[in-house]
Amino acid sequence: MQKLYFLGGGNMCQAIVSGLVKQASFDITVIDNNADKRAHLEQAYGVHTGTVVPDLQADDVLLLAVKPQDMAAATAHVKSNGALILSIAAGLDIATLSAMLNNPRIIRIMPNTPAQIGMGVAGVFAPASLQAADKHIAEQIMSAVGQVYWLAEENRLHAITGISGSGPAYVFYLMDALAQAAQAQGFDAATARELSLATFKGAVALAEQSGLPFAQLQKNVTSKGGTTFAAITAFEAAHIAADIQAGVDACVARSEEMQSQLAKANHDG
Ligand SMILES: NC(=O)C1=CN([C@@H]2O[C@H](COP(=O)(O)OP(=O)(O)OC[C@H]3O[C@@H](n4cnc5c(N)ncnc54)[C@H](O)[C@@H]3O)[C@@H](O)[C@H]2O)C=CC1
Ligand SMILES: O=C(O)[C@@H]1CCC=N1
Repeated sequence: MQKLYFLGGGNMCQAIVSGLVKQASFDITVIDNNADKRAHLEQAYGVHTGTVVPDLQADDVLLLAVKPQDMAAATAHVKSNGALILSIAAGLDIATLSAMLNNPRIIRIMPNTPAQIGMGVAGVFAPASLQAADKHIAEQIMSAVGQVYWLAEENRLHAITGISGSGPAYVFYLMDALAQAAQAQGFDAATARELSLATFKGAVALAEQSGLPFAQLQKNVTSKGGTTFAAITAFEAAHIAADIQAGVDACVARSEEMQSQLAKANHDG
């Protein structure tokens, strides 16, 4: 069975491992320097764990899942020996990772946390020099925990980070805002949470099942001069849609900035 090592056993690693162990297609080992994380991973998913990446072989796979700023230290002693490298780290480009690992066989992935429940979205980019078999491995791993979107250029990873990578946080932000508004209307905290959750859940399912454009679905709730109309008018006056666009733009810009900073730090350092 093909050996798959994760470097970093935190949130995203656990999300991916939880889906992948159901497939039984890889022999999985998670490397993490935190003993509690290792114990949890062994117990919850039955994977091997360790503290050091062993010297790899060309048909092994290493998935990098430490924080971007920890990557240089975490990979300092890794001997990848031409193994396939998959990286989910935000803001670390292939040129920088390739120099760190002395290995150009790298695929970048931008996943998101709903991978924890098999409903993730992952943007994936592989350089043209990589074999179809390598791309197939990335596809196999990420499709175990959600949908996979192949990107034609590496710099499109910034855009996918701004939409689906960070996107779950925007949705939770809106859910929290609706729950807070419910509390302001006198509902207790538990009921406010339930009302917000059920409203989001119903709206998402309706959008999915009807296949209608989001704007049409919104219009279907909005009677001219009625109650929803009052809310939407207030949202428009507050430029909420433009603010969401500004948030996405800030996220994309930060991804670009992080990438330049990390490339420079790793080049200089
Ligand atoms: N959380 C998210 O929504 C997303 C995260 N990412 C990327 O995924 C990566 C991991 O993020 P999370 O899982 O959220 O972080 P996390 O902090 O939950 O996990 C990182 C793990 O790395 C371990 N670690 C740190 N230094 C180490 C070393 N030298 N050797 C071995 N283990 C070491 C830590 O103990 C920790 O368990 C990051 O690069 C991030 O940019 C990408 C997309 C979404
Ligand atoms: O906030 C971050 O940097 C990571 C990358 C995408 C989602 N979380």
